[in-house]
Amino acid sequence: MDESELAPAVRSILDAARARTHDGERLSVEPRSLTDAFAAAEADGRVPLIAEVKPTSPTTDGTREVDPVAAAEAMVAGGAAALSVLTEPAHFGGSTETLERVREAVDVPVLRKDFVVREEQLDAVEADVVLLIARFVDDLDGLLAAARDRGFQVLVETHTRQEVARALAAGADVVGVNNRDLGKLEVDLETFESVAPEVPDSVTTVAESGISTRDDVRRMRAAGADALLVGSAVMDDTPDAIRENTRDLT
Ligand SMILES: O=P(O)(O)OC[C@@H](O)[C@@H](O)c1c[nH]c2ccccc12
Repeated sequence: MDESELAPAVRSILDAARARTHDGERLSVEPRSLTDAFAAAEADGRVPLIAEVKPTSPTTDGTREVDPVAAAEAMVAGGAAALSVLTEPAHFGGSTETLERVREAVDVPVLRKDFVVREEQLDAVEADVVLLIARFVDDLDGLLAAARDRGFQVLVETHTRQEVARALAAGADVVGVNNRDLGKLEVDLETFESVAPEVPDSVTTVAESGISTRDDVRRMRAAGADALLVGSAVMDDTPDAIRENTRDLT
């Protein structure tokens, strides 16, 4: 990995992630199926959406004060097929406790959004899906296998064609393409359009970041997205607003 090209905020996130240790028991999870949840949404005429409980981020001003569980329930009420919960504490206002509370409160699959770089970090909290960011994981095969051994489904996040090739070689069956460049922190929806054609039809593709309007949704779907991951555009200050934002995009 060429780390010289990372934005300072990302550099700091990665340093914190590497320093985080966990010495709990090895988990064994019984996951709610992500692909079944996407299929159920499609069958119901909704765009499969992973809505993200995202209190703040390095590219957002301020922190949303809405209760994360109320936010999560509003996303499901608005038609989200699955949820994503940030568990990164230092830069995104996330926590493993929040994820536990959200997963207890809803029936849909819940993705753990964090910067997992070592096997033991997988045991910090139960979730249905874990994110592995190709750019930050050197031994993708090993960490993917370790996650699956625990029962997790895995969303492998990519940003370039080379990373898609690595994800596929490692056996990923759900591949995300992040429209946000972690070097500059800029979003360009063209990223998904140029990278997604590398992913075979048998693999589920998720368009991530920067999707904020129905036109963006249509654009990502036209480019082959099986599902979308949306945070900022659904987050709001009240559960009612979050429900309506979610409904609008699904
Ligand atoms: O708020 P947005 O632009 O809708 O983005 C959501 C999600 O894609 C973004 O939060 C994200 C994508 N990959 C990540 C990795 C870690 C933390 C966060 C992310």
